[in-house]
Amino acid sequence: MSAKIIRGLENLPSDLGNTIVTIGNFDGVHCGHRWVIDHVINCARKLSARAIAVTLDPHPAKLLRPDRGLRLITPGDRKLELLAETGLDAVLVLPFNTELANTSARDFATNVLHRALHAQEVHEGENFRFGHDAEAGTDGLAALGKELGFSVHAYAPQSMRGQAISSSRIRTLIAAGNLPQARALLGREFSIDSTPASGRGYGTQYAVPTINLAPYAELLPANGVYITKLQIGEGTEAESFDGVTNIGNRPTFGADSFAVETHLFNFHPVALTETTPLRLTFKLRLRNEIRFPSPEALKAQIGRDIAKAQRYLHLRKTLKSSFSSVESQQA
Ligand SMILES: Cc1cc2nc3c(=O)[nH]c(=O)nc-3n(C[C@H](O)[C@H](O)[C@H](O)COP(=O)(O)O)c2cc1C
Ligand SMILES: Nc1ncnc2c1ncn2[C@@H]1O[C@H](COP(=O)(O)OP(=O)(O)OP(=O)(O)O)[C@@H](O)[C@H]1O
Repeated sequence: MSAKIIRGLENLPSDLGNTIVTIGNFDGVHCGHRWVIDHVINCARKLSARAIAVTLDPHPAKLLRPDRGLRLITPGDRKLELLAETGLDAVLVLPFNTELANTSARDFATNVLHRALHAQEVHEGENFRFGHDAEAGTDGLAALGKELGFSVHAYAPQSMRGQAISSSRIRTLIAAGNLPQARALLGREFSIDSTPASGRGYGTQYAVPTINLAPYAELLPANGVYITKLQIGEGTEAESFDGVTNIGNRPTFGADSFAVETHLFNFHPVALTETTPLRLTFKLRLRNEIRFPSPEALKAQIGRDIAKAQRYLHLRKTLKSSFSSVESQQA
């Protein structure tokens, strides 16, 4: 069952009971986050308590360090959707404003963890910090827990293939176009949610027909050409198409004009409006964006991109089906 999303302390149910809690930004809902969340869920089941994640909206860096221009792996709603699918009982979203930013570690522990959530246990990674100016870590939290009646479980940082799993590391990998490594740390392929935007019509005229995405303000892979999958629509109505996507300024056609545009394979007409939900999943980077001497040269290169993408997708399908047949023979 999917977790209940509760916005603001005032909306907590009065019959909440005791809770096992983890607090964090959870940008990306990556394997490290899910490691901590799985422990929270297991402990909650043993103690017949509710398993709860507390997260902040917007991400504190957006308010405290706007000059850093943080771009999120999972913008607000997508993060909540992923947290809701983990098996938690509830996700409490606290509005991150100057009042919360100025709250001391003691007041947060007293008012949020103890009084509002009746926390029995709080689970965090060892590098967790909280309170005004990130004043306290897990030791400070444990000292407050002793007074207030909750215990603290602090986990060593989880790593994968020798790489620390953290939201910032994953952002760096995605921004560099290294999608296979980002996928390993995220535990799923990187995707973005958007809606359609209209193109200039050059694609159909000179290169290949494409679907353009509406301007997207959060994290994108580096400019270049990628093998992708585009899901059009949601739920039982959704349809998915493999394809190739260009992220960039399309220098072949003159003045820079940034776009994310996808050419779909095996396309058949689908009804698209300005609000149709699109989810674009990035699989592999193929090349840099190039300024070609002519639209014909660009078109020839896109033909080679398509052929390469189709070979890759075919190979992946073949490998997947031979793995699953070996697995079913061994079962
Ligand atoms: C797979 C793919 C690769 C592309 N590669 C380049 C490129 O290297 N250089 C470039 O100038 N434009 C590239 N484009 C963008 C085309 O120029 C673009 O499709 C065209 O400008 C259409 O614009 P419109 O959607 O506004 O009509 C690529 C497009 C696709 C779908
Ligand atoms: N690799 C990990 N191993 C164990 N715990 C982790 C790991 N990554 C995050 N956590 C813990 O999950 C909780 C939520 O993490 P949060 O999103 O705030 O930080 P983060 O993923 O380390 O991000 P950043 O890289 O931006 O610091 C915190 O308790 C954090 O310590």
